[in-house]
Amino acid sequence: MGNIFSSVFQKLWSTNKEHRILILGLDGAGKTTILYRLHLGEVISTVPTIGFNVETLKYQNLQFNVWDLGGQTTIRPYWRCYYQGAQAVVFVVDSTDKDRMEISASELKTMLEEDELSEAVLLVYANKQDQPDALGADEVTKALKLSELKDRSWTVVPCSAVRGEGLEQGMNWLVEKLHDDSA
Ligand SMILES: Nc1nc2c(ncn2[C@@H]2O[C@H](COP(=O)(O)OP(=O)(O)OP(=O)(O)O)[C@@H](O)[C@H]2O)c(=O)[nH]1
Ligand SMILES: [Mg+2]
Repeated sequence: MGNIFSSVFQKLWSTNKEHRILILGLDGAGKTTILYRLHLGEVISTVPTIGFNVETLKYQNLQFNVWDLGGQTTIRPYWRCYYQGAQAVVFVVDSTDKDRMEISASELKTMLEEDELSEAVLLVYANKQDQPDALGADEVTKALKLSELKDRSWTVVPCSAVRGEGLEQGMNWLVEKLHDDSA
């Protein structure tokens, strides 16, 4: 009886609690554009983020506390200050930025080695798919060496933040994973 009660309570609680999500990736990848596209449903004009933006998003019964951190080289060392308690990392790549795919892969690897993110699920947005020279999801998967990941729930979703395409598909995956984790 106690178990039934506690599992029902846990389910109710899990639908009300806030999930801490980090949006990370190199400068210019489209992180801030994605955050505000999800928050406001529109494309805003952005400037490079120095520090962070944070917004609360409600999506399918879940509440997300979403942190969008600046991606410039000098700011990246500060990403780790935000890792504690994060249940998901949304890693954004500019799929046209082939020259920096290796840097992206290395930043991602370093980040995922941190203990504080050992339980976090990983959603990779392969952004800027509206551009003709964008790498597809398979190519981004390969470039980021995602198949080498162990004990990690991850997916790659191609998207265009300016067109609003693919973002919902990524969020649906996150919702499913976070529900599974808190069930
Ligand atoms: N073509 C295209 N451009 C995009 C897309 N998403 C973002 N951009 C553009 O890419 C540029 C950088 O976008 P931001 O959202 O500021 O990038 P960021 O990742 O937040 O960059 P930092 O704050 O410097 O880390 C802007 O000019 C955006 O309009 C997209 O899906 N397609
Ligand atoms: Mg930004």
